[in-house]
Amino acid sequence: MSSQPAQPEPLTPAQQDAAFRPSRTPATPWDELTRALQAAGVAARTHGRGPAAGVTGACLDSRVVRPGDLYVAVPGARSHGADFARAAVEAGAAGVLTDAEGRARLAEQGLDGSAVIEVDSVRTAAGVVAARVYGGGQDAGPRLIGITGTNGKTTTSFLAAALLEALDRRSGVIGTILIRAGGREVPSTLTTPESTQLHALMALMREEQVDTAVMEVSSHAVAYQRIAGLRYAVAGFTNLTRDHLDMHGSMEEYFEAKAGLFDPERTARAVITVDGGAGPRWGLAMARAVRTPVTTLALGPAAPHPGALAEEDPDFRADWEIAELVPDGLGHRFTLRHGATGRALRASVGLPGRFNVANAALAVLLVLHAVGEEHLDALAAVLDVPAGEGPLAAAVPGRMEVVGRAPDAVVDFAHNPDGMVQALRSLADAREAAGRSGRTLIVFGSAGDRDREKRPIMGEIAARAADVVIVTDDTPHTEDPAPIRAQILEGARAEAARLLQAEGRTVLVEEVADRAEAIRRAAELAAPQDGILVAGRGHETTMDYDGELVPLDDRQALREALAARAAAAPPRAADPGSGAPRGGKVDES
Ligand SMILES: CC(=O)N[C@H]1[C@@H](OP(=O)(O)OP(=O)(O)OC[C@H]2O[C@@H](n3ccc(=O)[nH]c3=O)[C@H](O)[C@@H]2O)O[C@H](CO)[C@@H](O)[C@@H]1O[C@H](C)C(=O)N[C@@H](C)C(=O)N[C@H](CCC(=O)O)C(=O)O
Ligand SMILES: Nc1ncnc2c1ncn2[C@@H]1O[C@H](COP(=O)(O)OP(=O)(O)OP(=O)(O)O)[C@@H](O)[C@H]1O
Repeated sequence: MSSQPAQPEPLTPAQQDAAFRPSRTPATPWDELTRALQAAGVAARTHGRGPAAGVTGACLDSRVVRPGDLYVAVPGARSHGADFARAAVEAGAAGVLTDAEGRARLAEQGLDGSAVIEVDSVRTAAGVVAARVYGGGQDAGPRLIGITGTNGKTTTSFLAAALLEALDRRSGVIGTILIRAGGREVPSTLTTPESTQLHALMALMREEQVDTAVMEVSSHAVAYQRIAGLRYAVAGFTNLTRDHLDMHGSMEEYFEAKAGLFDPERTARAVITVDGGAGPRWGLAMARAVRTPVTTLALGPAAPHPGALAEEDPDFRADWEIAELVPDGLGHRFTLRHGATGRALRASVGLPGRFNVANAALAVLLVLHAVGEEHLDALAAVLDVPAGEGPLAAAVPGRMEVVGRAPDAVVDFAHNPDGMVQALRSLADAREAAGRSGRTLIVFGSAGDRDREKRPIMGEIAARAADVVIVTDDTPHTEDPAPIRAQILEGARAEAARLLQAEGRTVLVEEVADRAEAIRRAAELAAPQDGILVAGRGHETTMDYDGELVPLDDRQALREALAARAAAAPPRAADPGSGAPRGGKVDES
């Protein structure tokens, strides 16, 4: 397994937890915690003598406990947090929040004298208690924007934060790539952190005088109650397509998990994209299911399936609709129109792909509702700037990130079927608009310990849209990577065979286990007029091979491969036949 030079070590859980905490947390008296639970309608029973000094923090992991913390012992999929209570107490935990089973486990370890708050649902109670410990409350601030959906959360959140800054609002970001609280920034480990960490972060953001924070909300976060005790001024929905079925079981359950964000108790206003993803089915269902006030967004010419909304429901009129869409450089210029007033917002987004117009439009509406509709003119003014300028020109790390031209080389985080369809189509559209006519090469794999059924589907999508498909490793976690590649290859080869039969089109399918090697292979095979997409890992910089973290940044690997290619051979003239594979394990189907 080849790798790049060592990069900065990822933060340890303790370092990351420390980075989330405010500089000072006043002690909360023990009794106040049960009072907060009662006020939130959560039944709680206390045992043992509460700590005289009160509680000065809260956490869900024994390994990051600080003296004075409340240790929140949740029943997990693999173990019960109470099994680690001794380590938590030894680290200085002031008390334990757990359920009846947790309390029994404490007794088994001789910890029955500890101060315990017992509840039925530990995760729900954790959010309420953490809000109290860290001084949060309904209106404590910062103002919160939530974003959920299968794809587009990170991009939308970066664009929304850039818009807030353009409006002179100090912004915070919580998501897959990083956590930013005003001037402080740390890389993320989860998309949405645990509730105890989120409430600590809210306190940190108040210290940093953050006005509005933009938060990605994964379906895991809703299902695991990580967002308990938070209230969103506005929350947005991008789309729902196949992913995470390992956790949710069915699309209906996945939908319900996402819909949980839009509970009126939790979110004051919803902005729902009705026709993103695979079509209007789930977006319309979301707009209809939501019980909090809703603003709807229809994507018009930027929809992945233009016209599908009118077919699905001819009478449906969205509150806002994308009215015009014009390619502009690699990105687009667009107009967002309000149906009731006719008010039009003109904007330009720099990222390639029509789906990034959808993300940008959602970001605009989320920011509008967060800052207040009375600021519409100010928002219109920061949006209406020449192409390549303004807040929506911002690049997002590893999201349709262009790392080379001739061949066009793009790194994208697409790691589920719809993400791949969108990324491949965007690359093709942008290249067509720029008059580039070569082949498309794709390098990708699929992460281990995650939804297995999507693997052959992704193989099939790649073979349908690309001319050269190089299947490699994604981060395997604890799975053997070879069968993962085999499952993807099965889909790719079947589709390649079908295409040869039906259309006489040849797709090269190749397997290169080592990802850096696979990227070099693509650079070697590509002609200058071709386009390369390296999909699935985006901004990520390490791959987890059963606990061994191997450094690999796709963007750096692709840049280096292109540089090596340029150094090895003078640029080749446009030649449709060039780039034929030289050696290697290749299927010509
Ligand atoms: C599948 C999943 O989400 N699992 C989450 C779940 O783990 P679990 O139920 O298996 O917990 P467990 O290992 O049984 O441990 C039980 C408890 O003991 C604690 N513990 C454990 C060991 C120890 O030494 N000390 C200790 O205190 C754990 O912190 C936990 O609170 O509860 C843990 C603690 O609350 C989470 O950290 C863990 O997230 C893991 C790390 C994870 O990888 N989650 C991913 C899948 C995730 O949430 N992803 C979404 C984004 C998905 C996407 O859109 O792509 C995200 O929001 O990041
Ligand atoms: N609105 C969209 N519709 C469909 N695909 C999209 C959309 N936005 C982004 N994508 C694709 O999905 C990939 C991930 O985008 P992004 O990181 O913004 O989404 P995400 O929801 O944060 O994903 P994750 O939760 O997995 O981190 C992109 O690299 C792109 O290929």
